[in-house]
Amino acid sequence: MNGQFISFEGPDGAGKTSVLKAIGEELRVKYGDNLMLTREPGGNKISESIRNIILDPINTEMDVRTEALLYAAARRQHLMETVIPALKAGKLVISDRYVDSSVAYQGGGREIGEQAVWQMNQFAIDGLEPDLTVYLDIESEEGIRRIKTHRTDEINRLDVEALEFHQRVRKSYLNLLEQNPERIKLVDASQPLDKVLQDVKETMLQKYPNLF
Ligand SMILES: Nc1ncnc2c1ncn2[C@@H]1O[C@H](COP(=O)(O)OP(=O)(O)OP(=O)(O)O)[C@@H](O)[C@H]1O
Ligand SMILES: Cc1cn([C@H]2C[C@H](O)[C@@H](COP(=O)(O)O)O2)c(=O)[nH]c1=O
Repeated sequence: MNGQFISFEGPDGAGKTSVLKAIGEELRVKYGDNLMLTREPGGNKISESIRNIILDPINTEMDVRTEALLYAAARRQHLMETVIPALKAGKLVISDRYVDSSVAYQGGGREIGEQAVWQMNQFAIDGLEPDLTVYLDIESEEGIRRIKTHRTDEINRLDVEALEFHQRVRKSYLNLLEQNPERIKLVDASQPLDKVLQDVKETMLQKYPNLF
């Protein structure tokens, strides 16, 4: 495939949405329709429908493996319908979350096991990993504080989990970082947004010197 595939990862409240909005606006000027900004779970009609089921706070009965399987199903549809066609067309694809989220949230946070969730997701991703993953790192307490104090849009079923859940998610992300130092690059997301943006751009430029 000719295109480049970049994912953004991080605990809730790390600032992915804010960073991707700014980076996306800048890249759009250069790439136009050759930039695809997308997200997981979601990115197309079927995957957005699955997203609504997973994240709806009303679905308190959802089993943790059901949750993991639904994320993987949304991911498969996202790949086949959205990501792979764009990569084949030579586009720059930037996804807000990908398979590392499942390893961290379901593997670590829900305690299904990082390896078990990674294995189960191979059926969905068939070996397709991002070329670069930008991991926005934030202490769990600060991520939760940001969501509770600033955010006015959706508070989802995972946002309201206990502090210990978010701490396990972050620990799993840090494990992934240690295991994949070539692919995953950490940016300190506790800094002011301008500095986070600067560090994210530098990280992306290290991999793709002509990206911006
Ligand atoms: N560097 C920053 N410093 C202070 N506040 C920030 C920073 N980045 C984002 N915020 C604020 O924190 C809140 C959460 O940010 P944002 O929605 O971008 O995070 P997110 O990682 O996309 O969260 P989620 O994964 O839960 O959707 C927002 O209100 C945003 O304005
Ligand atoms: C892909 C994916 C996501 N999650 C969680 C992480 C967040 O709490 C929500 C998505 O909301 P966002 O505001 O779009 O970040 O879903 C998960 O638990 N597992 C996954 O695979």
